[in-house]
Amino acid sequence: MDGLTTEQARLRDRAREVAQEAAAQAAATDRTEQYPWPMVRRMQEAGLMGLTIPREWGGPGLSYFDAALVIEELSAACAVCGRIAVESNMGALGAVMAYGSPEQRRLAAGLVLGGDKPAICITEPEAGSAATEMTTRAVRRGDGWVIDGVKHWITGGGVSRLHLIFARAFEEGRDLGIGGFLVVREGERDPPGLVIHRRIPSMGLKGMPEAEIRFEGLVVPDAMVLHPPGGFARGFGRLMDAYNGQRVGAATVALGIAAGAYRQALDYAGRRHQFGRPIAEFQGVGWMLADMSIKLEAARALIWRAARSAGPAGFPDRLAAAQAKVLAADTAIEVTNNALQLWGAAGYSRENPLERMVRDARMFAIAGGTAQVLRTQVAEQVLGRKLPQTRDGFLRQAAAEAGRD
Ligand SMILES: CC(C)(COP(=O)(O)OP(=O)(O)OC[C@H]1O[C@@H](n2cnc3c(N)ncnc32)[C@H](O)[C@@H]1OP(=O)(O)O)[C@@H](O)C(=O)NCCC(=O)NCCSC(=O)CCS(=O)O
Ligand SMILES: Cc1cc2nc3c(=O)[nH]c(=O)nc-3n(C[C@H](O)[C@H](O)[C@H](O)COP(=O)(O)OP(=O)(O)OC[C@H]3O[C@@H](n4cnc5c(N)ncnc54)[C@H](O)[C@@H]3O)c2cc1C
Repeated sequence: MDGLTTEQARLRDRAREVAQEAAAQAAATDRTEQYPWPMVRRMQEAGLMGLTIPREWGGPGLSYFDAALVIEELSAACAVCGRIAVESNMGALGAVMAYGSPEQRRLAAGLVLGGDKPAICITEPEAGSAATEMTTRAVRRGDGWVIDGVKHWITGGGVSRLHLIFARAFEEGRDLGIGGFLVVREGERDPPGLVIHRRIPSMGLKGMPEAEIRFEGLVVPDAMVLHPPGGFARGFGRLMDAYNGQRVGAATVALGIAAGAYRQALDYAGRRHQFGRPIAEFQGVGWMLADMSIKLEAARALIWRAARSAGPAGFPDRLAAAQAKVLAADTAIEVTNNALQLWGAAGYSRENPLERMVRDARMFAIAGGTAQVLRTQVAEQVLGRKLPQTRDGFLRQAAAEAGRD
């Protein structure tokens, strides 16, 4: 019924095996707030890092859909492991594989297959949803670029080696547009000019560091600049094409957490007795479980559609990715909360996994494009018109439309 090929079913089984080990350490990862290096090694051994890396560069050349199957299984057990699987298959890695030189692809493939989860550096303190308002600058100097600026909420800051930095490029004072610049931390050593300034304490997914990173005269040679079609002038859009892959990945982590919480709720409803009966016999409980199952299937269907929309060398469709992420993020919040509700006080206890799942699920309506911003993106696509969010942009468009009447 799920339409998987034999290879895909095997891949999912392999991910399920690793997920059992991931489940065993998820509470400790949350409690200690330590990046789960032993799980990274396990995922690496099982061939779950760099699934989307083409064979030419040493990977198995699998699809975004295949990666999504793995991400859901890992996330149901340990959401931090799921996020590692996202960034070792999508996002920055996808951008390098699509737009990088052979040397850049070889470098990224080697790092990821060696256990690295690349970091993508877009958000700034004053440019969150309004990402194109970023002020991090890459200024042309000699055969390279000098980057100055601040990024925050950078997932993996302090553990990731490969960094894809979005910055506005300037040459002789001219604003060329937004580009992607690659920088590598060697082991624990930060290159001069890249400062992991601080770790940002977060509500959930605590084994994954979120960091503020400062660039202070960071030198990036030309050989480490990505070259999407259309150059810097179209750079942001093309980098976002790649980022649509990560939106599908983030949606899949949300789905996985929700699916894990649902399984916990189903199990508990069968074994918890009140009024002399399993609580599963109460209609109020049954309907909650029914709604959870319906929403999970709907979110999974949108995610699979979005993941499958990527052609062999392409990225998931922008509309499908945004639709899937909006539904999966909302579903994760609702399903994890209702699963906790069905566990009663036991769900609220830190001795059981549901309170962690509720906290872990919360980020997906914020990161990777908020629920509101993505709804606007969906509206733009279904209406077939730009919906400028700045006052100036809106007024310019209104004036242009009035002029046409
Ligand atoms: C896109 C926004 C930042 C809104 O900014 P603007 O109004 O200035 O931009 P637009 O004119 O809408 O777009 C500029 C340019 O980019 C193209 N574009 C935009 N989005 C996409 C997309 N999803 N896919 C493909 N192309 C895209 C757009 O067509 C324009 O192209 P042209 O110039 O016409 O060629 C804002 O809507 C937005 O997306 N904000 C969210 C920012 C975000 O997602 N940040 C994520 C940071 S990383 C992260 O959170 C990781 C978390 S995780 O673990 O995954
Ligand atoms: C756990 C986590 C991991 C992250 N990882 C990364 C990462 O690896 N790399 C990276 O670059 N960034 C990362 N981010 C940052 C993330 O992408 C931003 O938080 C997100 O884009 C929103 O920006 P903001 O937090 O500044 O919120 P703001 O943009 O300030 O938004 C505040 C509120 O206003 C609403 N809002 C803003 N604009 C509009 C609008 N036009 N219409 C309607 N509502 C609007 C938003 O929906 C939100 O509710 C991460 C964030 C989190 C929480």
